[in-house]
Amino acid sequence: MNTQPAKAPVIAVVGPSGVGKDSLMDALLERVPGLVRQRRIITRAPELGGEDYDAVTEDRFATLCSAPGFALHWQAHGLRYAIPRDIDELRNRASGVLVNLSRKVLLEAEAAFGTLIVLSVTAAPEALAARLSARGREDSAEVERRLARASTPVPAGLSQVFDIDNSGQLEEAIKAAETALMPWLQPERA
Ligand SMILES: Nc1ncnc2c1ncn2[C@@H]1O[C@H](COP(=O)(O)OP(=O)(O)O)[C@@H](O)[C@H]1O
Ligand SMILES: O=P(O)(O)OC[C@H]1O[C@H](OP(=O)(O)OP(=O)(O)O)[C@H](O)[C@@H]1O
Repeated sequence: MNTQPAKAPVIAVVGPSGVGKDSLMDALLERVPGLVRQRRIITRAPELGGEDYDAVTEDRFATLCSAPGFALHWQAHGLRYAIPRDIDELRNRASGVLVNLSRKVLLEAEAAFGTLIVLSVTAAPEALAARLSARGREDSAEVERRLARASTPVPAGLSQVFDIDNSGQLEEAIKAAETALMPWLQPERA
């Protein structure tokens, strides 16, 4: 008989650029005991701020990707992103592991992680445009490119997807996410 405790769920927060994924994850980390966030490896310059990420060069990314490999990796916005295999350690000691993923790797993520809960964050197009411009991390051409792919759908066939509307106040989106996650988070892991 397998007596190993179940690993904590991986909670993928997905949606278009500027929709509020990082803001929502920061709030959930403050409010929900036992939640942790998986740092990503990104080929983005280190000084650009926003989320806490592990900035690497293209060469370093390729080396890490070949051995021992990543749990998950993808390409978007001219950058490469990866989730390291040490996400497993977080899953053993947390009640849930938040991670920012591309919508296009969600089926692969569910196959890799088993228990995957998807928080699919949406907002009105005009809100996205205003927020991306105000954030100021990307130039206007890159903002246009990101807006053009805003309506990419979440793939069909995932087990657990919750739609979180962040068109209005962030507080409303935080409450909706907390409600969606409540049944999944085991207090004894916190
Ligand atoms: N509900 C909201 N109302 C107004 N501004 C928001 C809201 N949610 C997030 N923002 C702001 O929008 C910008 C983009 O949010 P961010 O969390 O970085 O999005 P993402 O990680 O999805 O790109 C940030 O400046 C953030 O403070
Ligand atoms: O395939 P998609 O679902 O469109 O996602 C593509 C990428 O966009 C986001 O990147 P990033 O976090 O760098 O940008 P953001 O904070 O502006 O969303 C997300 O985390 C993915 O890495």
